[in-house]
Amino acid sequence: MTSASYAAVLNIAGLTKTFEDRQVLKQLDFSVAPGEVVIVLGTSGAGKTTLFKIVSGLMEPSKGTINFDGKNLGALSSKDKRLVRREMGFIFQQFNLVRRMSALSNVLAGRSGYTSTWRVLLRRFTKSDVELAKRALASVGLAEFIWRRADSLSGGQQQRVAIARALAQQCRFILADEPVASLDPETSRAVLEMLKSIAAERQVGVLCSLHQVDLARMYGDRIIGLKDGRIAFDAAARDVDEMMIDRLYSDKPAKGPFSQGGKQDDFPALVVNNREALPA
Ligand SMILES: Nc1ncnc2c1ncn2[C@@H]1O[C@H](COP(=O)(O)OP(=O)(O)OP(=O)(O)O)[C@@H](O)[C@H]1O
Repeated sequence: MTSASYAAVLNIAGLTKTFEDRQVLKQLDFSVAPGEVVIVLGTSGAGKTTLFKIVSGLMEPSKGTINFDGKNLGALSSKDKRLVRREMGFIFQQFNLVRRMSALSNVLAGRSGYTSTWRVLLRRFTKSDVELAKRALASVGLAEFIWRRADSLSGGQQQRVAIARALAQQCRFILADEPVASLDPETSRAVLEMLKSIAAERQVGVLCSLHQVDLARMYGDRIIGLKDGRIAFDAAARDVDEMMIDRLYSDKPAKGPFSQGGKQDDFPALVVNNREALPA
């Protein structure tokens, strides 16, 4: 499957970010299809957080385009951008819940993009929104915890509240920035399992950064290796071999994309989204 052969929910083209005179993201091109889990791997400083901040709208790119459902975000008014972004769910390492509020209220916050401001301010959500939020909590196994304050839940439960919030939002895409960084191995697998089934069952596209290669292989449909701000490889998870991983995490600077077997510039079968070879 190539980037052109499916209707992507997210399409990134020529994305570049420069801080002062330093390029930290260099001409990134990739897509995420509905139902697909794409994992971003890379060393610390490779540019993952910068990429996620740009996709989430917290930061503007220096160059390039982000298309969401065929709409170029850079060409939209702030109001239209907000409308588009309410279809994106966000799951972060630090759970980003309101600690003093109940699980239910946190999930209802996911409905705020669809609710009038006065209802949000007064926390007067409609009955159907409350039902939707309860169903979302039940679907992540937290039906008994809806009234519990977020800060009294375990890390794994809090992350499930964040997933329920994305579900209640009825999002078409989830951006998950190191969602399991602070969880134990078993809970990490449970959270990623949940994200994978949501992607498949609801045809939600997921872009997720991880530091654990084994989890990336287990739960990713595709893996993007980011090195020094470039895409080093973009391949089906089953095609990512040890050599590619070793090179991704080695100290050697990235010169260009590399593929299975670690041979540089021998990549077309695996790099499904890079439109051009990167400069050496
Ligand atoms: N606001 C900024 N101003 C200048 N440089 C920045 C800024 N934000 C990030 N950088 C630099 O951009 C590069 C990429 O940082 P980023 O945080 O995206 O990496 P990362 O892959 O997310 O790392 P980690 O896995 O440690 O979170 C780093 O060299 C960082 O120092």
